[in-house]
Amino acid sequence: MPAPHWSAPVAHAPVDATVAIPGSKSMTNRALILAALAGSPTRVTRPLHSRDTELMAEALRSLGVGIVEAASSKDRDDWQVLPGELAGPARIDCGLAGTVMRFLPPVAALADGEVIVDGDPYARKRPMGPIITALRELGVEIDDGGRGALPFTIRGTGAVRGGTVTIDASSSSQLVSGLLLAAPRFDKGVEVRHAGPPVPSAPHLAMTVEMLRAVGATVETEENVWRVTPGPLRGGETVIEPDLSNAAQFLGAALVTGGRVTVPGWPERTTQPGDALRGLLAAMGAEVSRGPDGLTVRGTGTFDGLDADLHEVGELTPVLAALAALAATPSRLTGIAHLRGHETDRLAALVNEINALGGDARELPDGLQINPRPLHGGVFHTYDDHRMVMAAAVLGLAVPGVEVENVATVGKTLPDFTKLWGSMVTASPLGPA
Ligand SMILES: O=C(O)C1=C[C@@H](OP(=O)(O)O)[C@@H](O)[C@H](O)C1
Ligand SMILES: C=C(OP(=O)(O)O)C(=O)O
Repeated sequence: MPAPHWSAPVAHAPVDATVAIPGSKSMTNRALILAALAGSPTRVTRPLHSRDTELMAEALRSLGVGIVEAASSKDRDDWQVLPGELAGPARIDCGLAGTVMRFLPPVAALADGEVIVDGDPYARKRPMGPIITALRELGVEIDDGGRGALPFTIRGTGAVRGGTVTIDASSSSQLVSGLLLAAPRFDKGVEVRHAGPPVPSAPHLAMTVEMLRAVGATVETEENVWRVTPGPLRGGETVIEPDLSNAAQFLGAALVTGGRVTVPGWPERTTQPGDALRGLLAAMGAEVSRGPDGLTVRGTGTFDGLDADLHEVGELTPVLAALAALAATPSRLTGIAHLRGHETDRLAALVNEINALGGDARELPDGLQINPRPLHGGVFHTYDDHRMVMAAAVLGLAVPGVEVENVATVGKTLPDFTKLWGSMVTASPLGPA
């Protein structure tokens, strides 16, 4: 029997809360890959524990990597990663995680033996063709039945030749990141050249380069070219920052309710795309300040729509679209055609669900036009997309009767979401009605 819908709580007073956000999905999954390929153990400190990161850990374990709870980490669940000889046979479940389906196959290609890679039904629709073709050109045998998508079988020999490859990564930056992360272990390293419409998510590519360099890799970049030299990676410790993209809905709640939300531990400098929230929420009328307590967003009770190109920060779209539906003026969010290949077709999903609550959202060739209208309650479908749950929760702050279908899908990156959200809403001075 399907679980009952989650009734998104209405905020009857301005929120006034400090919300500690768990670790970054993107950093945790990069850290696990790099630690698995290193020459000595790595402690991953304050990792995210969620479906996407547990799938990554399990995938690496099935290839022979030890990933265990680190000593004296009882309160924090740090991971200790013990690199091992990579070997098949193995069967990898990517779930719906883009980071697993794009970062893991180049590592599996280094294993000796057969590795079958598959995922959730919708994962078979996410763009994979360019990385399959690239791996073949780098010397890897892959049987994908001609589909250019999951599922496929990698027949590894224990080594990957590497070399130069040209791909079209306009559908996902992860296609480049995946090739770069494993490349220090390729015999000739890699030179990835992009040819095609612009690659999205530049901050995530910067994160890949920075995290590779932090463990000793030599990486050179030019426009649309990335070069990784073969060489050893260091173990040691990697500290994971809070997931700034997962802060979006909490900070957005300050805007919707005219309240205050502080996120502790906001890094001074970061490659995370969520850092762009400071400028984006300020453009909507939020007061954004940074202090010893973290990043604080204050709303006045009314806020403007947003006219923004989100090409580099696409994963912020669902929450920004929900804010746009509640804003005082229209919004135009562009540069995000590639969101049609995310966990679901996010442009279609957002239009369907906002309009089902009485809204006026339309698809543009590369984005969304959202005109605020009075909304009413109803069932909000989530399409196995964690960020659709987060978007629904934002709408529910202001719209009574938003019933969220399959709320558990938020566990892809934030299993504690409903608890954190409930505490934030009830921490407001008057509490819920
Ligand atoms: O490398 C990463 O960790 C990510 C890159 C981005 O993917 P796309 O470039 O496919 O949008 C982002 O949307 C995703 O949530 C995480
Ligand atoms: C696009 C996202 O995830 P994935 O890593 O699965 O691509 C996301 O988290 O918004």
